[in-house]
Amino acid sequence: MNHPNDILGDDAVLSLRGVSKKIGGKKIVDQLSFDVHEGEVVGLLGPNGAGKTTTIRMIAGLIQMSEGDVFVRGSSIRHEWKKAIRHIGAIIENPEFYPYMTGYDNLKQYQRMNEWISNDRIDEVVRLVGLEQAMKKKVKAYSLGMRQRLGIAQALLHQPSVLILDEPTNGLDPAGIREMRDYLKTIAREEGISILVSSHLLLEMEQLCSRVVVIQDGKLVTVRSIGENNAPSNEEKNFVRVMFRVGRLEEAKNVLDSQEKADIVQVAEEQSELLVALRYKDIPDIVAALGAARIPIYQVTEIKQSLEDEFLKWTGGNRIA
Ligand SMILES: Nc1ncnc2c1ncn2[C@@H]1O[C@H](COP(=O)(O)OP(=O)(O)OP(=O)(O)O)[C@@H](O)[C@H]1O
Repeated sequence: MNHPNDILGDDAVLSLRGVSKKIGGKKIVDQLSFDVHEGEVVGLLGPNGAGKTTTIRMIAGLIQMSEGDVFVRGSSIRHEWKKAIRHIGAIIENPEFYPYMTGYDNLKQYQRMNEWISNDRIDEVVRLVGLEQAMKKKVKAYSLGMRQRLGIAQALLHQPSVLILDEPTNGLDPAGIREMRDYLKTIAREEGISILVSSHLLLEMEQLCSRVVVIQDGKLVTVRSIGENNAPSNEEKNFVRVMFRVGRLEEAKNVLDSQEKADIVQVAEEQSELLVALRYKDIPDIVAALGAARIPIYQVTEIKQSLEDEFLKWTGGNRIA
């Protein structure tokens, strides 16, 4: 393995390099490599059984890797565990609290084991997760969402560089999911912390993350920026899908059929629309060919594939949202 400084991007807070986990001869996680950068919220997305929990447990140093390594701020989880792990805050399973103690006393209990954590820091993390009003209540009276947020507060106490959460919205109702999403975004922004969060829900990831790392059967499928779909595909060589709304649909089809550069993907007769796959640079030629045949053109629109369409393609049709 190279020295981490040779392989880490400048601002990579967390880097996985060829991480694998073998159990009973089966590779549950297979050669995973990806980075999480400063202040980013990254989603680890995959269908049930894809290997998300196993990956997260390896990152947090809870189980050993079979191959590869994880670097946190350049320190190896394998070789410099203590140094690496202090940059990580994690909630892997449901966080355990003393139910008959108040939220505040639970955090004070944690502080007793980590004496350098200040009272001010406790107040700060409580504010970050919006539990100021609930601090004097016993944890047994907390909702699941409040317990999760108390868990996040505790994980933030030691000012980690990266927060790792395994399916933090599991079991929450829609309002709780939304609340959790808002808190996580605030935490990333205000603490400047990176967040890696796993989920099998694409929609949830699209709303929370700036990038998603998609895995299936333990393997990396793709890494995608959210919002990439909205960027213009103005690279000349790129294939795009363009919807032409035209008059005289049948004639327009014949013109396009005669063009090698364009493939008709779909015809919507009622709307008088043709969905055509072609290269970006060929759009003017196709418009000119339609114009030369005196076909009225009312609209030319690029049609983006949604991330969901893409996800279905990557994972072979396993719908996950
Ligand atoms: N200790 C183990 N022994 C044997 N197989 C295991 C073990 N831990 C996980 N697996 C298997 O490895 C695969 C990946 O499991 P993992 O829990 O990491 O997936 P996941 O993506 O988190 O799924 P889910 O969303 O269902 O929790 C599954 O097929 C699981 O059955």
